[in-house]
Amino acid sequence: MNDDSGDEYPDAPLDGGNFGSLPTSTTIQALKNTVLKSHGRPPWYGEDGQPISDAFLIGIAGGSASGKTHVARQIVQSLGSIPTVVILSQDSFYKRHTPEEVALAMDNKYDFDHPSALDMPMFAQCLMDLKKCRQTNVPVYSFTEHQRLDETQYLYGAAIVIAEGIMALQDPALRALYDLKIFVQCDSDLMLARRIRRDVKERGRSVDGILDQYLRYVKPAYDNFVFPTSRYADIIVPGSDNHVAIELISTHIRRQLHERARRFRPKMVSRRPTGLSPPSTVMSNVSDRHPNLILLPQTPQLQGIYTILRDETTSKQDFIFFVDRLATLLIEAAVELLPFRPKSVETPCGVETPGKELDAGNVCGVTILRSGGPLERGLQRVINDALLGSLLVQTDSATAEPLLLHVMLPVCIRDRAQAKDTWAFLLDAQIGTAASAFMAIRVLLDHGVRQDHIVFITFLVARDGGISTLRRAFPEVRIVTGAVDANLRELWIEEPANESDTLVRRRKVWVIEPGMGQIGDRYYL
Ligand SMILES: Nc1ncnc2c1ncn2[C@@H]1O[C@H](COP(=O)(O)OP(=O)(O)O)[C@@H](O)[C@H]1O
Ligand SMILES: Nc1ccn([C@@H]2O[C@H](COP(=O)(O)O)[C@@H](O)[C@H]2O)c(=O)n1
Repeated sequence: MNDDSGDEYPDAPLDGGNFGSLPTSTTIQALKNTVLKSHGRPPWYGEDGQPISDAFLIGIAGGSASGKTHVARQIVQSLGSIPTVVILSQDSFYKRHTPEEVALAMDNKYDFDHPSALDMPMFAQCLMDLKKCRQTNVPVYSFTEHQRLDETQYLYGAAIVIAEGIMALQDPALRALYDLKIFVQCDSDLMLARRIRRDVKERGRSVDGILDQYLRYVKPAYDNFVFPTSRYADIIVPGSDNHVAIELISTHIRRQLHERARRFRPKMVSRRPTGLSPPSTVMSNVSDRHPNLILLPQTPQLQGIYTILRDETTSKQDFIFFVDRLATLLIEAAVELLPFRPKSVETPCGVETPGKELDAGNVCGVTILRSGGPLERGLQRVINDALLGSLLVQTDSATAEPLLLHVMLPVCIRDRAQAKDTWAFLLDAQIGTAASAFMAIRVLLDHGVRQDHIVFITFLVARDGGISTLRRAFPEVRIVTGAVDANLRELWIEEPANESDTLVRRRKVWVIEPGMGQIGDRYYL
C-alpha cells in the first residue's frame, strides 16, 4: 500500500510531553520537527551517581522530502510505550545569514544544499550533549525568513534522540556518534512532488521558485553529497511502503534499550549501613555519621510540631498549618548555608552600621512534584524573589524504578552559563529509598549546577533507606531535615489495574516508620 497521502501527520504526538518550553510560532521548523513523547525516563546513572548509559542516538539521512521526518515519527509511534524520545532536525542548524545572503535566498540563488550551509560543529555539539544526558539549547530556524531566529529551544531528558537531515551522515564525527544509521531512499519524482506540495504549503514558496532551486542546487547536491552517504547506513528504508522496515527498526531499538535497562531502586535500599541500633526509634543523633545531613535542633517546640504532624487524628486544617510552619523553619535553616557578605548601611538615626547581605547569585527552588509543594510555599515566604521550577518523578508501576516524567526548570538552571553560579534548593516531603532524590540531584548536575550549591530540604529522612548511598554518591550535597526516622519498610499494596476496577494489581512501596503518612495526600486532598 502506498501511504503517500500527503497527510500532515494527523496522529503525530507533537505535544506528548513537554520537556522544557516549545516555541509558539507554527512557521518554525524546529517546532514541526520536534516530537517529545514522554513515557518517562528511567535512571541513566549508577549508584555512584555517575551517568552510565548514554541516550540512544539514531541518525536519519536522505534527500529533501524523502520522508526523513515521517520515518522518525513512524519510529516514535511504533516504539509506543517507551522512554522519552526527541526528534532533532538538522534544518535547525542552518547558519545565520547576512542580509545579502537572505536577498539571494529570496531569489532562490543561495545554495542551502552544500554541506557548508549548515553549522556542523554546532549540530555535533548538540547531539553530543543530548547523548551525554546534558541539556542543550537548539537554534530555531525560519524557512520563510531564511534566517536563524534569536530564540532557542531547550531540550533535556531524552532516552532516545533521532537526528534527521540531508547531511546527517555527512561528517565522520557525526557518524561516530550514532548507535544506528538510517538512509531513507525515495524516488526522485516523488521527492520533488512532495517538496513542491510541502514548500508551497509550509515554507511560503512558489512552484517556479521551488523548481528553479531544485534544478540549480537540490538535485546536484543530492547526487554529489547526499546519496553517497547511503553507504554508511546500517539500514536503507524506503520513503513509502516502509512498515516492515519501521517494525524491524523499533524492535532493534527496544532490544537495545532493554539491554541498557537497570535495576536501580532495590540497590539503593539494599546498601543500607550495617551495625546500627535497632530500627524502632526516631533518631536524632545521625549528623555525626552524615556530616552533610543538617538536622534542626530537637527543641521541645520542634518535637511538638512533629508530634502533631505524626498524629493521625490531627485535623486537615492543623496539618496544613503545622506543615507550613515546619517548612518555614527548614527553609530558614537552609538559608543559613548560603554565603553572605559584609554590607554597611546608614540607619534612620544617621548612624553607619555594619551588616550582611546575601552573596549567592541566583537562588532557586526546584520542587519534586507533588509533595514538595508545601516547601515551595515556605521558600517563597523566606526568599520572595526565588526562581521556581519543578520535576515530576514517578515510580514505574511495572518495574518500581523511578521515571523522570517532566522537567520544568528555571532559566538560571536551563542556561548552563548561569547554572554554575546558581544555588538550588531541592524540595521534597521525605527521603525514603532516595531514588527520587537521586534522580533530581542528577538532573541538576547534568545542567551544570555545582554539587556544593545543592541543598535538599525535606520534612523526614529514613535512616535505613537510601540516604547512605545518596551521601556516598553526592558527598557535597547538603540535606536539611527536622527528623530522621529509623525504619523503612517494604509493603505490598493492591490497587485497581484498570478503569473498571475489575483487575487488581499488586505493587511494592516503601513506607517510612513511624513516619507521617503520605504528606502530600494529607496536605492536598
Ligand atoms: N510515507 C509517507 N506517506 C505520506 N506522506 C509522506 C510520507 N513521507 C513523507 N510524506 C510527505 O512528504 C512531505 C515531506 O516529508 P518529510 O518527512 O518532511 O521529508 P524530509 O524530512 O525528508 O524532508 C511531508 O509533507 C509529508 O507529508
Ligand atoms: N532557507 C532555506 C533552507 C533550506 N532550504 C532547503 O531545505 C532542504 C532541507 O530540508 P528538508 O526538510 O527538505 O530535508 C534543503 O534541500 C534546502 O534546499 C530552503 O529551501 N530554504
